[in-house]
Amino acid sequence: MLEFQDVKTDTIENVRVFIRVRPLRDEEKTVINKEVIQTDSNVINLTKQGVVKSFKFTKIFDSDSSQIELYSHVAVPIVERVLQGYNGTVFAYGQSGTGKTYTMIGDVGDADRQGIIPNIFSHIFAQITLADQDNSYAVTVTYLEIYNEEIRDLLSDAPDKKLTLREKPGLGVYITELLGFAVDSLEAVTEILVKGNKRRTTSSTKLNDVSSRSHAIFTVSVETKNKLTNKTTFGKLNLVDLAGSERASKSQATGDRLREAGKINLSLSVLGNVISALVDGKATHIPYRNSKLTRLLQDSLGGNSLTALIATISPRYHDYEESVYTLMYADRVKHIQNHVKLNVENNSIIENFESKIDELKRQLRLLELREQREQRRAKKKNKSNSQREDLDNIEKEKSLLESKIGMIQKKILVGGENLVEKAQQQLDLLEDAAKELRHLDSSHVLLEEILFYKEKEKTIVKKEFADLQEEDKELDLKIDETAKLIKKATEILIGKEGEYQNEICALLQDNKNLAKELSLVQFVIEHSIPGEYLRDLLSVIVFNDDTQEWQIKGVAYCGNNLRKVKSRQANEKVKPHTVYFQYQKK
Ligand SMILES: Nc1ncnc2c1ncn2[C@@H]1O[C@H](COP(=O)(O)OP(=O)(O)OP(=O)(O)O)[C@@H](O)[C@H]1O
Repeated sequence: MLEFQDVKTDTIENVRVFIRVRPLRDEEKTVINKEVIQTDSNVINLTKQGVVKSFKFTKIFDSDSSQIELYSHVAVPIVERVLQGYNGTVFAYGQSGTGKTYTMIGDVGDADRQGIIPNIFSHIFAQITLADQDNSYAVTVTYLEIYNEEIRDLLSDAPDKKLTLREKPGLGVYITELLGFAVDSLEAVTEILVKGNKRRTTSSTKLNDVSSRSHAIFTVSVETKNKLTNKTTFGKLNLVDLAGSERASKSQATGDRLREAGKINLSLSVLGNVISALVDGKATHIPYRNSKLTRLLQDSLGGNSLTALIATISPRYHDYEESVYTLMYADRVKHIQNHVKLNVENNSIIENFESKIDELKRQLRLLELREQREQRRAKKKNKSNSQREDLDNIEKEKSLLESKIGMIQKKILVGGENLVEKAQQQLDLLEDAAKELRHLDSSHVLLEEILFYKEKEKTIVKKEFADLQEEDKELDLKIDETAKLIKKATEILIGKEGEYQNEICALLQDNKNLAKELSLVQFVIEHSIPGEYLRDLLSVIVFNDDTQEWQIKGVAYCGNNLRKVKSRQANEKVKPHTVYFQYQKK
């Protein structure tokens, strides 16, 4: 048994997005093609004129990737869960001619080149072969296309009939008269697939010789019933090959082809609007009802389904713009979250088959009783012609009933039954791929862990850097303010210095004048007062601190005192005795 991830209970899961780059076609190899795409395991870079656009997805498949490698990574985890009773969806989206149909269907019957849908049956039948005998399975398929907003059943004998889409509370969206086929072998599936593919609407365009002009939805339902627990689960897997987007300038379409391309682009943009609304946290309404495709795939986008998108791109320089557009579209899808729940079946196909078998067996027993009675009667008498005819008819009815019972019994697949001699080879390939995947997964887990811690470190360093930057900013501001203050102070200082300089000059000048006056007074005294008179005079001269003037002792009424009084009472008449008494007190 293949070992993949454990069964999980109800979970929220993001849509996983994968990119596949198709190889250059032979005719394209003759044209010089500048390298625009560089890939590693989950990063893709597109470079044009030195500008690099970088995108990260779950995984990138380069042009050397094999169908089985892609199947192992994209489909195996989903198919395993579908077998356990969950819903799944795989979409292929991309520019016309980039390999959507090759990826989803490929060359049916060629083990290396067949795509996801044929590989799914090898996988499912191999798992049933390996399962316990207590499990019974019913695998049914439907195949439809949506062309110009009309639904057609690709497996019906009247494929042109337009089918109607209905919705019932509790049942959801469904299509009236869509045929479901129970399949029990790889041959039966291959036949169905080839028949449906032939009926798909295709035409030859500049971008693709066999271009699908419709959206195709192949649905596989797997019901599992365990006889011991009596538990029935039901998993449904939608495989969607979307019509290719194209620009009229590239496809050079005209007339009907141009109108057709317009409708394809329109329905892809409705799908784009649903995606945008789902990833825009604020949207209150998801426009599922705007197209049949989005109504049918409501569960696959934002609902109960494990979903993967494979976006296909061309490696040509010439297709650079379309490739960037596809990657941007895919980049939005990876943010969609689905709510995945286990389906518990209440309208069991297996039980339906079983009760039909019981009914047919009852009819068979009644026929056998009738046959015995007729034979007894015939023994008593010779057989009449009409008796012979009756017995022949009973025999025919019996074998019809037996073959009906056999046919229905074949539809119930029992665990351990060898359904897959041919699938064995495919299973071996899957086993190898699974081993590789497990190995890659463990290295991946380790790398993720390292990445997680590195990211954590980065966040801390980033925060520290931001704090330092903030501090740096604050310091810069302070430095600026201080520089301004210093500049202002320097200007004031220079101004003051000038002022002081002027004052010093004035004082020096005053000093000089006073020294000159003093030397004049000394000169006058020396030449007009004899030395002994001068000494006598000096002995009676005193300095009055109050008036800050020199005075001669004993002279009560002389020039100095008079001047002082005058200066105090400029308008008063001088009274000599007051001055005298004042002087005496001192
Ligand atoms: N990965 C691949 N390996 C080999 N051949 C490929 C690959 N991808 C595409 N091709 C080839 O390229 C051609 C176009 O591919 P395909 O028809 O699958 O494109 P498409 O995207 O479905 O186009 P459209 O939207 O027009 O239907 C086919 O001949 C197909 O075999």
